Amino acid sequence: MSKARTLYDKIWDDHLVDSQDDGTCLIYIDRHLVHEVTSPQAFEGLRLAGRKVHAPVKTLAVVDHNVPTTPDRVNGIKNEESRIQVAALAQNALDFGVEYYSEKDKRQGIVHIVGPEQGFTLPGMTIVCGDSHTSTHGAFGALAHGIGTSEVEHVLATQTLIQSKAKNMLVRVDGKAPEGVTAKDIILAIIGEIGTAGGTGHVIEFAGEAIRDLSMEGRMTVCNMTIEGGARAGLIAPDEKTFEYIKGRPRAPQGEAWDKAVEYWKSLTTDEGAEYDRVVVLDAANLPPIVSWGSSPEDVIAITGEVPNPDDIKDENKRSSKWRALKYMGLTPGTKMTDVAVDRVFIGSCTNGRIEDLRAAAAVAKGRKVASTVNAMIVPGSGLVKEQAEAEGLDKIFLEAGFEWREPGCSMCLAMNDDRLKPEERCASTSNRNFEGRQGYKGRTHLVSPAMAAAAAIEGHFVDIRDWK
Ligand SMILES: CC(C)[C@H](C(=O)O)[C@@H](O)C(=O)O
Ligand code: SF4
Repeated sequence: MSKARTLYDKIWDDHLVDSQDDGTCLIYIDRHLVHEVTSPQAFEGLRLAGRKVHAPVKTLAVVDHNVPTTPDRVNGIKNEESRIQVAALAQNALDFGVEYYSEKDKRQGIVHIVGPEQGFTLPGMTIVCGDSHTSTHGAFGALAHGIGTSEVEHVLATQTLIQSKAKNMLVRVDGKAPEGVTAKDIILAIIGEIGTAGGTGHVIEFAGEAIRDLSMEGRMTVCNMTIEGGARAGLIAPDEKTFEYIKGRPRAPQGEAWDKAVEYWKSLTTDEGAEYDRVVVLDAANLPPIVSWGSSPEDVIAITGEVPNPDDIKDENKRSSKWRALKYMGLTPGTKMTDVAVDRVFIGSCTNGRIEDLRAAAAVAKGRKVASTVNAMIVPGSGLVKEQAEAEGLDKIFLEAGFEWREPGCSMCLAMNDDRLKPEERCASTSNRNFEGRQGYKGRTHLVSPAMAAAAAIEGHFVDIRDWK
C-alpha cells in the first residue's frame, strides 16, 4: 500500500515537474494572479528578453493596491505614482494578451477576492501571485502562495516555479465557536498561540469542526492570515460548501467537465494515518472575540482583557520590542481593551471585504449611528461584492448610520493610496496587518472582526460584541 499522504502532499505530487537531489523542485503553476505593484519589472523582463507570457489564459490581472476608492476615480487617477502604476498594468496586460480588470470594470477588486469570485481559483490547483496574501485561495483546497517579482517573471515565462517542499502542519480547531466568535477571531487566536514565526517552513492544513462550520468566506479569512503565522500556505480540504460556492461561476468548469472536476476534488483530503510534522489543537468553545493591542498580529488579547504588561515577559529582546509596540500604540498596561477609544474604523480588505463581512457589519450598524468622534468607512472587496451589497440594501444601512461607502480596492489596509491614517490616529480595522505605519505614518491599527469594527464605530470604543443587544 502506498504511503498515507496529506492534502498538501497530494497537490504537490500532482504538480511536480522535476526534483533534484538537493531538494530543489520545479512545480507546475495552474493559475497566476497579477496586480500592479509586483508585476511591472516582471513584464519589463519579458519584454527585454523578447519572451511571451506562456499561458495567458491561466493569468488574470487586476488593479487593487493603488486605486482610489472614491467614485471620481473613473475620471482619472490624480496621484501621479498610482496613475503610472495602474497604466503600466493596463498596458502590459494588453501587450501580453492577459485578461485585465481595470478600475472601471465591475469585476475589479482585491486580487484575492476576485480570483475565487470568478471561479479562477479551484481546488487542487497551484496558484501564485506576487502578493503574500495569496494564501487566501487555500480555502478552496488549492496550494496558493505569494511569490517575489523575479518569480512572477519566471511564472509568466514558463508557467512553472522553483520550490522546495515545505513541512506539514495541522491546526485543528475542535468544537463549535460561540456566538460572536468569527473566522477572524479564530485565526487571530491561532496566531496568538503559535506566534508570527510559528508556521515557518510549513504548509498549514486547517481542520476540525469549527473550520468545517465556516462558510467559504470565513475559510478565506482564516487562510488569508496564515501568512501572518509565518507559514508558506494554508489549506482547507474542499467539501460540498466549496463545490456549491464554485458552481456556476464564470471560470468554473461546466457540464461533464464539472462532474469530472468534482470527482477529483473529492479525493483532495488528507488520508487516514497521514503524519504531520507538527500538530496544534485549539478548542473553539473557549475562544472570545479578539482584538490586537500591539504592532504584530501575534499581539492579541480577548476583548474582555487588558493591555498586557511587557515586564511580565522573561526574554529581554521580546520585552523591549513589546514595550516599543505599546509606546507606538499609545497604550498603557492594565487599560481595559473596552476602554480604548478609536478615531477611525476600516471595514474591508482581502481578509474581511466579502459579502458576508459586510452583512455582519450591517447587522450591527442597522438603525444606529456612528459615534461623532469616529470616521468610519466600508470598502467592498470587489465591484461584485459592492453590487451584491447594494442589491441587499446594505449600502443604505451604512450610509444612514454615517459610514462612508466606497469603491473597491485595498484602501486603508495599507498606505499605498489616498486612504490612510494620520499620525497617532487609532483605527479598528478588519485587515490583517498592524505593523508600524501600515495604515499611514504613525497610524495605530487594531485588528478585529467586521462586527467588532462596526460596534466600535458606533460606541466610539471597543466593545464586546457578545454584549451587543
Ligand atoms: C504590495 C504587496 C506586495 C503586499 C503583499 O505582498 O502582501 C501587500 O498586498 C500587503 O498586504 O502587504
Ligand atoms: S487588501 Fe491588504 S492584505 Fe490584501 S492584498 Fe491588498 S494590501 Fe495586501
